[in-house]
Amino acid sequence: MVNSVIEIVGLRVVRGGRVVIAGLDLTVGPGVTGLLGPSGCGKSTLLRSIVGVQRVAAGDVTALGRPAGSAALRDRVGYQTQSSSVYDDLTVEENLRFFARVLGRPAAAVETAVEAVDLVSHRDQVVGRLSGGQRSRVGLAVALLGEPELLVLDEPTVGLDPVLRRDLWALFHRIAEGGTAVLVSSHVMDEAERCDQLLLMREGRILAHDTPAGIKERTGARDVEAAFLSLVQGEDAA
Ligand SMILES: Nc1ncnc2c1ncn2[C@@H]1O[C@H](COP(=O)(O)OP(=O)(O)OP(=O)(O)O)[C@@H](O)[C@H]1O
Repeated sequence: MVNSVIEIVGLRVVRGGRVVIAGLDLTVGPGVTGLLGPSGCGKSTLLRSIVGVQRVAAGDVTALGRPAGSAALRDRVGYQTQSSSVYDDLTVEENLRFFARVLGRPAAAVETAVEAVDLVSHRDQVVGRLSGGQRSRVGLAVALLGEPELLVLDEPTVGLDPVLRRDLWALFHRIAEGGTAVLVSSHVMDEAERCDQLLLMREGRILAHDTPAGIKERTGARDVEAAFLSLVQGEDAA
């Protein structure tokens, strides 16, 4: 059992000639970790570096003890982006069968993934006619097909109503209880309360890494949003 799931030392990323991440160090453990910060602060860039699809200028990124993006991690790390490509004209099951074949997974993996995201009763429905939350869960099921030990989700709740967001977070916790570490990004601060560990990000840096309770206690704030603002103010004043 690996205790630190992700290890990052001295990560530097330049995109479009701009330094987006300048020397970031981070260790992420098991459970549900939330990566929160305002739009454009570098969340997607950090997640892309962790799954090994981002060109990095410097630093070491290790996932499950291996260099990010190495072939040995292909089945062990699941990744869902904001624009996850599932086929609208195929049913839930047809989509999953297709991706299972691409990934070389047995048919039984489709069954497990459909059950994990609670879409059994919608398996024969065409994806284009599903609700936003259900569609997001199909993307999640694709990411789960490889039975990953680490699941990286880039803003999976964006555009969903509060009830669907709550249901999805409950699902992330069920997945984590099954032993998969889950790293989820969001720019909605009220989702922070639902994480085991929180990473608060600003302008390519990690402002705080703690439990939601720890972050609130440290800043004396009532909620994580106020804690974030207090940390930003403290930084700007320094
Ligand atoms: N393809 C790209 N080429 C050049 N710069 C980019 C590219 N994608 C993102 N950037 C820049 O990198 C910075 C970080 O973007 P990133 O997408 O990582 O932020 P984010 O925190 O995920 O934002 P959001 O919450 O809006 O998705 C931004 O300033 C953005 O303009």
